[in-house]
Amino acid sequence: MTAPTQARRVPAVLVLEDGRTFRGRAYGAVGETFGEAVFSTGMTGYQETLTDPSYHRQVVVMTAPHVGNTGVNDEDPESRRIWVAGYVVRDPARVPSNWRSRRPLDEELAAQGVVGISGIDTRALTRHLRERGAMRVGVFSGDAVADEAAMLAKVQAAPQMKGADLAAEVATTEPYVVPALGPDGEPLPAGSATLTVAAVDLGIKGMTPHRMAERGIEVHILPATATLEDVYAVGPDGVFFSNGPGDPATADHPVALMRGVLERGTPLFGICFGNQILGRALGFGTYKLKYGHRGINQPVQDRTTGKVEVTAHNHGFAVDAPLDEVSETPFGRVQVSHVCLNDDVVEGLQLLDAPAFSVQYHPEAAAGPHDAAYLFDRFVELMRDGDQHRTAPLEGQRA
Ligand SMILES: NC(=O)CC[C@H](N)C(=O)O
Repeated sequence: MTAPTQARRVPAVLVLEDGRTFRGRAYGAVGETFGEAVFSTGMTGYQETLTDPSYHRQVVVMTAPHVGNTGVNDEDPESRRIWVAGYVVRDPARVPSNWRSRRPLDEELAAQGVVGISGIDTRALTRHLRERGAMRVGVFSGDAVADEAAMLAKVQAAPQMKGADLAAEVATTEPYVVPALGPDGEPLPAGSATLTVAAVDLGIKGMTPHRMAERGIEVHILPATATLEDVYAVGPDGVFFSNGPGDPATADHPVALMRGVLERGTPLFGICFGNQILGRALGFGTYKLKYGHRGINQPVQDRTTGKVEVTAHNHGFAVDAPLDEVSETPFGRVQVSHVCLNDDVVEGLQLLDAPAFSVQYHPEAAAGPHDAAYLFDRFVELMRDGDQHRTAPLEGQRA
């Protein structure tokens, strides 16, 4: 392994599938990697980004110009490892400085075999992706650097994100329990919590069950392959579908599982991939956004209260549902409860005749502002009401 500090002197090349190339220096591991090039506008929270399983098979470009300033700590990871397929930064920190820092970021990337590139014009690259859309990319450094045609051919042979079925590659294979937390923040004994949630892991971030646990919920995390019997064996007051990587159009098993939950009328909450699965379960389509939403500064309106919140996002696909009408579905009426104010993308769905809702963004806020934490309280309210819960349609919606 090339030492991270030496890697910074090794030439590296980033090659986009449309042939545009950027030359810089290696950052993290030296070698080659492929994925979908996407950009994140988060100014903070790079550890949470790197370890978010939804970034599996994506090469993440940071628009923040300085990355690595606070090093790597042992508290902020959202899962057991780094998932990004590659990492693109402009100006890496020379000396990390933070009281929680344990090691430099490039050392961690190298230790986990994550190939990166630094010293490139990330602003130009981001503008290119914004104009042309997210696309496949390769990062090559050291001996992997070849002539441009050969590198481009490899990039064009890499798999696409559209059509990728990835949840099972990142989710747990064994069920486990996240205990509820008492008022003092200490874990409660198993079985003593007032509410139990079965959470289907499609690539869940660690902060999500934590947000439920701190509201007194015992969370049973189940593999992506869980059956309806597995879900109900937990005795759940509510069922949760997590975030996750890949194209929601491939998520046939979670969609069928969710339909089973909707048929039983159990309170249901979904985040991100979970929102796309609710969309599909209700009969809507999903589609790929041109370049997606990634970062912690996206404005979303909760149309049920009119309030605007600043939110964390990481999605490349979206639900195709009408904004201005209540839609009839096999599971009752549904409305779009949340919308992104930048581009009118559907950011939330709410059933009117059943206790079920979901959002396309990240109320667990890791990283990100905590504006949307109320959604976990809404889930608790739904579970307290049980299957009696009903919601009024938004004013002015066509019925
Ligand atoms: N964070 C997520 O759950 C992402 C969902 C889906 N993979 C998308 O890109 O839209």
